[in-house]
Amino acid sequence: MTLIAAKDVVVSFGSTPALRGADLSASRGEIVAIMGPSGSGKSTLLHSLAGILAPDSGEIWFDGRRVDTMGEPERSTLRRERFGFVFQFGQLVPELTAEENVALPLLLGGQRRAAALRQARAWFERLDLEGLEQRRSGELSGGQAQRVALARGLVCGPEILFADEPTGALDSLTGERVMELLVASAREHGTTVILVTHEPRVAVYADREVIMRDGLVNTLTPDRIGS
Ligand SMILES: Nc1ncnc2c1ncn2[C@@H]1O[C@H](COP(=O)(O)OP(=O)(O)OP(=O)(O)O)[C@@H](O)[C@H]1O
Repeated sequence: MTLIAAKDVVVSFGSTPALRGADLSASRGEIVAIMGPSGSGKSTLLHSLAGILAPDSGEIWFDGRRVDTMGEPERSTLRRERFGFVFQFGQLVPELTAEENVALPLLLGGQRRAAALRQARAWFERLDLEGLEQRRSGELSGGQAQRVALARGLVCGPEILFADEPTGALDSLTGERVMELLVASAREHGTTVILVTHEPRVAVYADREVIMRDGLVNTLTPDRIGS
């Protein structure tokens, strides 16, 4: 069953076309990698699907509801309650400890501090982060910080995780470990993952790859289009 879909989505930034009629859908529990050259529209499509950006035209659907016609408060609730995010440079809040960073989406959702921190701590073992709960982001390695960011993306039990170059700032071995943990957590919880990546070795973790070119999604595999 389709959980999320973009239909004929058009987005321009001033006179720059970013999406020129992009289509993409993903089923519940499916891991989809969006690949393609720099500037082809990958992040713009991800932001449109996630309700961060309202397209100029076209439709975004999530779980049977139109997202692009919702008001910002409703989209914001959707993002907070049902979506998770992880970006290239983790973007942890430097003033907070690792466990506070993970607990942040729960605290923003109105959970009490003690319960939120308890729930956050459970992720440290799952993601090989035991002992790092009290560190601040400046005291973590890139791979550790990105696993903390992943825990923060997953702590609310999202139905979809949007991951924009989640391993882009990591060396290949560390990146593979992050991807293994991301995929294992997604599989365990039946989470759909929309993954933007430049790297074929990251895309192999997905169930399906799509290639973007010039603001359009080409659903043929790289082998079939000979690149
Ligand atoms: N905020 C913005 N303002 C102006 N132009 C933008 C903005 N965001 C994206 N663009 C332009 O839209 C097009 C698509 O950008 P997008 O970031 O979606 O591509 P991408 O495939 O994710 O690229 P990369 O792999 O380099 O991150 C590009 O031409 C880009 O310059």
